[in-house]
Amino acid sequence: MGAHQDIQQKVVDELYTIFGDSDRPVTFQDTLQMKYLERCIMETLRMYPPVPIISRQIKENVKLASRDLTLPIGATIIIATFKIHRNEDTFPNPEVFNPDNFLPEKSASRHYYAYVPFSAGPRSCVGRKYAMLKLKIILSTILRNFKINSNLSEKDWKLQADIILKRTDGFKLSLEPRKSLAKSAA
Ligand code: HEM
Repeated sequence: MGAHQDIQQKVVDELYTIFGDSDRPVTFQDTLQMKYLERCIMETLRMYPPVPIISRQIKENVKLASRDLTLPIGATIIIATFKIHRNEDTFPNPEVFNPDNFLPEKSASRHYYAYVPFSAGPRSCVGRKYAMLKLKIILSTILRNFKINSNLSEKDWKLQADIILKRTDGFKLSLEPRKSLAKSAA
């Protein structure tokens, strides 16, 4: 949000349509209306998946549907979420932060496994819905009260993929109190 002020402004506009100038706490019903903020969160999880790789040891031979190749029993395979999410066949201009990648019509035409920040299948993340809900509550509360500023652009970020993807340079942000959401909304 700090690196994309135009996008932050769109989130603030959406929050104003939901909350007006009220400082009431956020409700579950409110979170259902945060469509643009949800797209921003999904786009963040696309470009910066907190779990950048998933590995599995294969318990039986697996014949790939995509080509004439069989993965042998016992092999360890790596699913590189970070790379899958930056495949330009599925996400045009993959290096550009674009929440509209998750407009319903765009998501509908994409392969089911082209976007897997929470993994997929029976061992996928059990906290997915809770995480999305919590992120909406936390981010909307911060953005209703503060403008997020950053002097760095995305290309300056230094990423490191351990078990969790992180920024080695930390999060260099400043928060500027908003006097009112009404004055902040465009
Ligand atoms: C943005 C936040 C989150 C992301 C991106 C995320 C992502 C993932 C991924 C990719 C996996 C599969 C890992 C693997 O198989 O190697 C996973 C598994 C899991 N996650 Fe999350 N997670 C998030 C938040 C949470 C939260 C908030 C909880 C709990 C409240 C949670 C609980 C779990 C559990 C228990 C598993 C293991 C499921 C299993 O093996 O059957 N996650 N998560």
